[in-house]
Amino acid sequence: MNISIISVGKLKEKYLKLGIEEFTKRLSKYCKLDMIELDDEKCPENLSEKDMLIVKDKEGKKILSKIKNNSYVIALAIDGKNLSSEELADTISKLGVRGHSHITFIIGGSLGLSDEVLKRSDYKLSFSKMTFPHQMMKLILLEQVYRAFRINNNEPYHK
Ligand SMILES: C[S@@+](CC[C@H](N)C(=O)[O-])C[C@H]1O[C@@H](n2cnc3c(N)ncnc32)[C@H](O)[C@@H]1O
Repeated sequence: MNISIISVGKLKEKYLKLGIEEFTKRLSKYCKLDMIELDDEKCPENLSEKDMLIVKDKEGKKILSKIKNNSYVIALAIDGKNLSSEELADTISKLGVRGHSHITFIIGGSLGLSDEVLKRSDYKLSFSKMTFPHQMMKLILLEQVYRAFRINNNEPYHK
């Protein structure tokens, strides 16, 4: 299975970098992982609604240019659907069975994802109604994808 994670904004915090490196290493046993980090657009505090849409749209276009044609796309969105870890594992497993050898997860920037990106997505996944910073979201996502592969391989993992 090939997994891509496209995210907007640079990873700055050292403690998150270390966690991400750790799960990247662990995941290398189960899948080919490609992490694409895109530059975010400048976003001052006092942007108008119209300018915010322009920022999201520009970031969205960059995201869309990185999605492979045949990839199954899972957008991370607060108002998406909740899955248990077992359900995410099952989703990944079923996609493999149905011949989807490539899954792309997308994490938006500080303003979220554009409508165009959400339209291209096959699934909108929420990790709760809470808002997480994009860098932390990447670490949480990697841990859950790792957990999913452990579940699918009937391998032990702390509860
Ligand atoms: C700082 S958040 C953006 C918040 C923005 N106001 C919004 O409504 O999307 C950055 C990105 O992290 C991801 N994210 C943050 N919290 C999430 C959650 N609870 N579930 C799923 N994705 C989340 C989303 O991809 C989001 O675009």
